[in-house]
Amino acid sequence: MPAEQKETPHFWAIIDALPVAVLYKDTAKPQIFANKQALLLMGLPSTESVLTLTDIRRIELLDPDSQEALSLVQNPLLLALSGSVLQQSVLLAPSQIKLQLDARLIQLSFTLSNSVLITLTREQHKPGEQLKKTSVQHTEEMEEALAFDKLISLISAELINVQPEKLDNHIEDALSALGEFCHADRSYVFLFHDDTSMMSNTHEWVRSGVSSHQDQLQNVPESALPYFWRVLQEEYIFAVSDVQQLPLQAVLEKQEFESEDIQSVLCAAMVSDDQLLGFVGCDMVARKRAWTASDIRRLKLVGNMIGNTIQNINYRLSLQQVQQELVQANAELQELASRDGLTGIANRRKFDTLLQQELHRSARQQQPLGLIMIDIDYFKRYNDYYGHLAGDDVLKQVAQQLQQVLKREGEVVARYGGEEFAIVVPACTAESLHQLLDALQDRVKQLGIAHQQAPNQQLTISLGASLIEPDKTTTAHQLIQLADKALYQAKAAGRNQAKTFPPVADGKAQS
Ligand SMILES: Nc1nc2c(ncn2[C@@H]2O[C@H](COP(=O)(O)OP(=O)(O)OP(=O)(O)O)[C@@H](O)[C@H]2O)c(=O)[nH]1
Repeated sequence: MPAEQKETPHFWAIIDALPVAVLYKDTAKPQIFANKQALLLMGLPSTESVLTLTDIRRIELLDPDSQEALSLVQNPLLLALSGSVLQQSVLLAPSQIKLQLDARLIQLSFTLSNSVLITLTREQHKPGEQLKKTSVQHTEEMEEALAFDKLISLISAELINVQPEKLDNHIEDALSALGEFCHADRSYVFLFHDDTSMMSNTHEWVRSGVSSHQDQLQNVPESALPYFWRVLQEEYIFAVSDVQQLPLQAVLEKQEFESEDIQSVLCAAMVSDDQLLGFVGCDMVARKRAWTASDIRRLKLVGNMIGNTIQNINYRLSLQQVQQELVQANAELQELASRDGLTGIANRRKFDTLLQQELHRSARQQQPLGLIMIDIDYFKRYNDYYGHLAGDDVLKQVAQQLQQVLKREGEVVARYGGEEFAIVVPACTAESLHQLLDALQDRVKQLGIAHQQAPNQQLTISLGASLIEPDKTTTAHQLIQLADKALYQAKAAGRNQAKTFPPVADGKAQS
């Protein structure tokens, strides 16, 4: 336990010196204090005056009548520490000492919350004697606590994988359970925003007949409720059983609570991963309420549940965003990887994939598929004469012109390698193939790029095309070989012309 939590209350010396065994707990704090007599009675080390619930659970208690061990839900020490007011006889198992246990809730003027005070007085135990148990309140409270726990565990099970759009409904369910079980008039959630300097009332449940102030409680700055803000951030709990008893420095809070007709208020911070997300709270309007340890436990439970769910959704949303960014980055990368660096048109890798896809599609749909291979004439000479950079520029210009000629869907030009380009022409006919070949050749001619080292002193291209009706057995390699053969023929026939292989009639001349 951290050092600050071990600090004993300032009145502890008095309790410690009492001749009777006493356990003390502030309902808003986890630690339980045991005075010397209590430690002695329970057989605990005299140095460990600060106990935890686990220490208390380890103390074996028996029913003095039946001598049977008391289960956790019957354990009067645990019931008392969670706020039940009771008187009961118990038997300490190891020492067989019979005790009269008397638990009370007290409101000390210097604390905001209630305190539990348990006294343990030794009784004479005569074996076989029928002892009268005078337990009060706890059965009803236990049933209520169990019902609440059941409901909250149901809601929290649903919250584990809740979709963001369903979150509001679940939070409202949890708030109405909280309001009903704590007998409150309002229960609500506030979330912090703008670096925790503002808060807004995001969810609310109100008992019928009680007015809502949710609209006015949006974007409330820290400066509007400074005392509240400080207590919540330091103690994670703000418990006021009577607003009129608020300290002087809480003047703004008192005004605000009075304007909302609040008589008692209880708020618990929602913390997730050490981050203060907001708080969950309950108001009493019609009457005051001395908040019990059970109220605080319920509120903390609901606060933790909602806080963790909100954080979980935030994480999920940011994960989704990262995933989307990754998908986008991946798509951009793929796009980049499929482009030729110099000309910006599709590269050889992309061309291979496209040709394969078109081949399958054409075979499936029994459509003819065309492939055109294009090679710049005397390009070595161009490079040698004008320089490599000028050659690069020509490659870019030619690529652009070729691309502009293509209009039909699915027609794609790629840089096949060096000064060679390839065009896939889906659903191609003899007529459309020849039209395309003419248009491509003309377009490059129209560029009017001078080439002093070419026979006609102009930059020209040679084109070779194949047109086939592929079947399942046709390969990309076969189609390329045919178009390459046509290109070879165009070169051999003097360049600056188009050939098809096998020959495709164009209605004018045949190769
Ligand atoms: N500037 C430049 N030149 C390239 C690039 N890639 C290949 N080349 C050149 O293209 C030329 C191709 O020459 P060849 O295969 O002999 O063909 P050609 O000179 O065009 O002759 P024919 O095709 O028979 O008309 C070579 O000089 C390569 O260096 C490139 O990215 N930029």
